[in-house]
Amino acid sequence: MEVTIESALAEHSPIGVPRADLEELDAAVRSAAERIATGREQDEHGYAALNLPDETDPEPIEAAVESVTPAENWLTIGIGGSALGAATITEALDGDGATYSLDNVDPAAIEALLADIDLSETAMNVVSRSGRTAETLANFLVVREAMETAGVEWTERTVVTTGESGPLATLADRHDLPTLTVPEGVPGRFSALSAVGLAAAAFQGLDLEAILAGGRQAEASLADSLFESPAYAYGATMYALEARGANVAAMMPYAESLEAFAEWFAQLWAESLGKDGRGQTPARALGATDQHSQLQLYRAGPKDKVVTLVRPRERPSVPIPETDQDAIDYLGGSDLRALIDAEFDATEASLRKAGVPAIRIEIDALDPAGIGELLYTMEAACIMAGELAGVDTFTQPAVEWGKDTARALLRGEQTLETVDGLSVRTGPESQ
Ligand SMILES: O=P(O)(O)OC[C@H]1O[C@H](O)[C@H](O)[C@@H](O)[C@@H]1O
Repeated sequence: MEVTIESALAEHSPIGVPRADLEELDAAVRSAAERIATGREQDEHGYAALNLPDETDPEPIEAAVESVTPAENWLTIGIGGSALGAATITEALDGDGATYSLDNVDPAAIEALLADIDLSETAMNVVSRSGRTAETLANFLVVREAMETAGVEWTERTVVTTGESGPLATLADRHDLPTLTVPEGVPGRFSALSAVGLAAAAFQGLDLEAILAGGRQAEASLADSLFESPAYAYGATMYALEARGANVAAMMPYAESLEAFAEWFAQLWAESLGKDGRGQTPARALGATDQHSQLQLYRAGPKDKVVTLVRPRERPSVPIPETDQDAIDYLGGSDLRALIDAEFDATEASLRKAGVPAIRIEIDALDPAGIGELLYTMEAACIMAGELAGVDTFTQPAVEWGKDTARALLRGEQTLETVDGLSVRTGPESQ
């Protein structure tokens, strides 16, 4: 993997980082790297996530999945960190079997999914670190009932992935369900390389050991200097850019199958670093598609963004057939692979020309090792950025407030104050 920060330097952008500032920042990176290393050694909350590639054992994950399959469909019922890791890994890699993520509680979407799939060919993993998240438990209850109605013995089709205790752990115990553990000290958004992210991959027959080996490769490249570590180069540069006004972090992978990765990154970055009045707002984009929409804003809008461009170095070849039409003859005889790579390079150059900082991340291939390496690198980068900013990277108090309030509203223990005159209706007066 290579992280290239050249286009984020001050010589290319008015909000770019001067090389001298990076040299200076490197002393803080050194202390932060030491803090992270100590946290890992002592398995402290959050830092423990960076030990997952060494500690996750594929065997019990594969055994749990095997005990509720074969099946055609795999539902991951979870939300946020309990869903996005699995979605990222399965979307990025080309495994067997259909996987679905039930994270939202949109009744129309759930109804449509349940009508579409054969429930007798469906297994599920109910994932919640706390075991208390309303969306997850509600979706589980709905799917469980749908299975019962369809005559499917749900207890033979359900794996539970949760913390040591909590309502979900109790339920798993009561029904004797196969259970996987969300490791102690690992916040949901940092749990992709545990059972949380890997059970869906096991269902698809993907090589879990290779995913973890990719994580270990990224782990081996952590160093005390941003100039020696891709993860810390990314985290430190993003931190320095924010200080210079890059308040929006656009994540733009040039690979259709990394769209979920951009979503995973958005949670990681926003929930970990959005604190104490600071933090970059993540924006999700997809190359080359969004060159034809969002790029206009990125190049010509406010100079408050950094764009991260991600691509695999290896891609399959799909030749573009020859054509005798003059205006498009430059395409004939080329390859979609060459085209998307040219678009990637052109976007980076165009951002640089417009003075918009960009960071390039290249992984060797979109294979199990490549995705393991990418996820680990971004997690370590995020922890580094959090250390430098002095925020509490591993908590999410602002999110918890909303969760508690929603629960209280449902139980009827609380009502929200309503403000008249702020809603606009369309349609007849009587509606
Ligand atoms: O795994 P759970 O306890 O169900 O939590 C699922 C998600 O819920 C919350 O909203 C947190 O902000 C997320 O960080 C977490 O990943």
